[in-house]
Amino acid sequence: MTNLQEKITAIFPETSQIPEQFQIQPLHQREYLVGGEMRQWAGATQDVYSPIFVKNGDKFESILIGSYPITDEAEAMEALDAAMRAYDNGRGEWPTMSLIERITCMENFLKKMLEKKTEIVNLLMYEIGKSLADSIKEFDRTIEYIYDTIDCLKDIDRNSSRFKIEQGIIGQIRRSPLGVVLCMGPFNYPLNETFCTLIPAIIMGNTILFKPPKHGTLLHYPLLKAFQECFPKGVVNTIYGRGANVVPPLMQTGKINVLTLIGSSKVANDLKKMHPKLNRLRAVLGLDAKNAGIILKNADVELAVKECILGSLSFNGQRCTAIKIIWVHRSIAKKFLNRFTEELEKLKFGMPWESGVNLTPLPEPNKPTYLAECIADAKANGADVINEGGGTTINSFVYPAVLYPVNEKMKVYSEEQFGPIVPVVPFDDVEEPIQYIINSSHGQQVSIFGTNPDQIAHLIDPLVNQVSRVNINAQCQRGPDTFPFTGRKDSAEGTLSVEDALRAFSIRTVVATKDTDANKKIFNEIVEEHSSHFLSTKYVF
Ligand SMILES: NC(=O)C1=CN([C@@H]2O[C@H](COP(=O)(O)OP(=O)(O)OC[C@H]3O[C@@H](n4cnc5c(N)ncnc54)[C@H](OP(=O)(O)O)[C@@H]3O)[C@@H](O)[C@H]2O)C=CC1
Ligand SMILES: O=C(O)[C@H](O)COP(=O)(O)O
Repeated sequence: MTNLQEKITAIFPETSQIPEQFQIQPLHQREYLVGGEMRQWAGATQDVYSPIFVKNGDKFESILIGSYPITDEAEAMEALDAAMRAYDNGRGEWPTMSLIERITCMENFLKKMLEKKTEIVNLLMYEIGKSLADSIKEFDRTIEYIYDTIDCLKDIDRNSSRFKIEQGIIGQIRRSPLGVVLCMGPFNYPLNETFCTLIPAIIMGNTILFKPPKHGTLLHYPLLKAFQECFPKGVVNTIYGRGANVVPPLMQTGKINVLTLIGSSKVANDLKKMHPKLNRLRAVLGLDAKNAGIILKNADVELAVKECILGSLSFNGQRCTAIKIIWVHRSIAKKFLNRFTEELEKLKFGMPWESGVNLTPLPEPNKPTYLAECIADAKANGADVINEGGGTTINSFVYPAVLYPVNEKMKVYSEEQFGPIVPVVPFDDVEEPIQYIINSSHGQQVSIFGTNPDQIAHLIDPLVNQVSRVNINAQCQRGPDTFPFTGRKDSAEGTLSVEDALRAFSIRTVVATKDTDANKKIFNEIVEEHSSHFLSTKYVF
């Protein structure tokens, strides 16, 4: 066994070595929420094993951390009926409730969610292997997102003065819901990325079918009762079981008004095609990406290394916003790679609860095999693993591999590896990475590293027309959450941000009349009576 293998083997604890505050009691859940009713499931269940293995002598044993119902198609259909009843063609209690009352419900939910922080953070660590620090960050960021959503809602559309006011017409603009929203999120941010669509969809008056991701289902259970208690019956309905089994029948009914999925483009496109009335479906999608880092000849190499380490390896590269390929000018490639691998060696690997840990076990059981195939394929096509021990795999842990020189024949050149592999391509002319980005089927972000403002300025215009965010001397990232977050081509549909998401899950509607004295009197009274429905959209022109 090499030194690195020994070190990796040593990260897995014996059960008795897990610090007391991080020990976990399995959570065997049987409840699910439909139509405001907490139902008990007596059918098949899914055991959940953590990517954190424990050592038992020479053997590794996976930790069973709980189980949940595999509700089937019949339950999914009941959940759909419940959501449709609660919406009641827009006449239900929730879609007609005033914004002020909806905000109060959300504030109650927020309070209950805060009480569950420790439990949710612990489950995040165990279900997806995210470090304690990042799990706390994910929780806190989600809470902040909800606060910001409430604040933003009070302000949205305040500036409607750009509308031309027709002579003799008075009107009021409001934001109205869209109907039944099917909401699904990814395993890498199972709380935050799901809530960035779930929360705005709820608060805008829609009713919801919520299916959590398979790695990241248990951590939603502490909130099930809060959903039941804080919102009227049928506003939030939960569905468990594999997405591939329960979701297609729902789409085929044609009764889903909004599909919101943060995940892979293949799944999103397949699901959209199943909807019989595509023109009646709104899709709000955050999808895969193959973000490039471009390191120009004159770049500050130290800065580029620091940002590319963060960009490509935070949470083991399992971020949609990760830098998934690095283009480096050939003249500085050696220097960059030497420094990159030196810094990589300093990254701490271990269990998620360890302080300062960067690299942790991977939650997807098939991922180590896929990554090994990517590495083998790159080697067969002429690349080397240039860091010592790159790709070493001990059950659920994969040590990062830096591959160089990568070319277009390799999988890692175009596929989203979504894991700890760093493909590096040398270039002579900056036109090469630009052409790569133009030809890519993805279009989320790019990071340019350089010190010449003119040169960077010259690159921004073509690049910003290919991706949705250009970062200068900084890694790719989603936040701050007030920034529009989207992508071009296969990387997204619709835009998410605190404000954009409120728009994505609603439609602007108008109540108008002729500007006569009699009408004005009636209209003003209506506006007065309905003022709590509008908040900022209380305009009479
Ligand atoms: N642009 C963005 O904002 C973000 C994009 N992502 C992308 O998400 C991906 C990683 O997440 P991952 O969870 O693997 O994504 P998936 O697309 O596999 O899963 C996302 C959701 O879709 C469900 N699902 C999966 N397959 C099907 C199917 N055949 N029919 C119906 N539903 C299905 C999943 O349920 P189940 O788990 O039960 O299979 C899950 O809830 C990466 O590509 C990443 O880039 C991640 C975060 C942010
Ligand atoms: O799911 C993802 O990968 C996130 O959108 C990444 O978010 P971050 O850039 O804020 O880590």
